[in-house]
Amino acid sequence: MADASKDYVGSFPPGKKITVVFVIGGPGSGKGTQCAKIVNQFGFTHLSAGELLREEVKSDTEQGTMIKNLMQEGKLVPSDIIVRLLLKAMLESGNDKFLIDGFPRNEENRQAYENIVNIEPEFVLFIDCSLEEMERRILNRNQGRDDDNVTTVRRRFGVFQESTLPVIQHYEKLGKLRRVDGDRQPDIVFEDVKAVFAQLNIQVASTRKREGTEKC
Ligand SMILES: Nc1ncnc2c1ncn2[C@@H]1O[C@H](COP(=O)(O)OP(=O)(O)OP(=O)(O)O)[C@@H](O)[C@H]1O
Ligand SMILES: Nc1ccn([C@@H]2O[C@H](COP(=O)(O)O)[C@@H](O)[C@H]2O)c(=O)n1
Ligand SMILES: [Mg+2]
Repeated sequence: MADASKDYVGSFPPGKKITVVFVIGGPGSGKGTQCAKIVNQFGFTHLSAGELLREEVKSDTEQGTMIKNLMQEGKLVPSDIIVRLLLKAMLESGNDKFLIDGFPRNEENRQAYENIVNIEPEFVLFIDCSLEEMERRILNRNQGRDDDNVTTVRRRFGVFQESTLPVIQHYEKLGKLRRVDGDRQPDIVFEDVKAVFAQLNIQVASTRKREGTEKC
């Protein structure tokens, strides 16, 4: 008989304030690049759904092989797998502010997150970038990713348009979407991203550090 408890990952203490921001955009739109800048300035923990899956592939298990095959084909991995990996990483981080990059990718992701994690995102940052620019960036990325080839990239674009755009529209209807133009240079894009995060009223990490030094 299957042991249902093996799927239990844990949960945050009741009443603890947890801040979650989803970062979505097409493949190569600059999600990882902007998340690194946000972490530097605002003290979030960055969790990339794609990175967590790539780590899982290294585990050399049956599940790892299944994930590897889906990713190579540019397809989405079953939502309960990715949501449990995200929740585990959130709990292990010890932080209370999370950037969840590359998630939710479809309606099934969104519902699994609601069922398993159920922490409402403060907002959803959408990095909006043209397909031509995203393809150019991915094919020049050179990070050795198995899915950075022209065939898989075009499949990933198809998944983005068919499955992720409806999720983006869902958050737009709720008034939760914050769109930035991702076609520009990274530092210019980040000016707009910073303005969005300023609404959260989280003190900028570098300012905090400077103030600390001045007091010494
Ligand atoms: N605004 C930008 N202008 C030009 N190049 C960029 C910009 N943002 C990121 N890049 C470059 O484009 C490539 C893709 O960026 P990044 O990895 O951040 O995208 P991503 O959205 O996380 O992609 P994926 O969904 O495939 O993980 C990287 O080589 C990165 O250095
Ligand atoms: N919610 C997600 C996120 C990612 N995947 C799979 O990983 C691939 C790479 O994702 P990146 O965000 O790093 O581009 C993606 O093409 C999917 O195969 C997923 O299944 N679900
Ligand atoms: Mg990325």
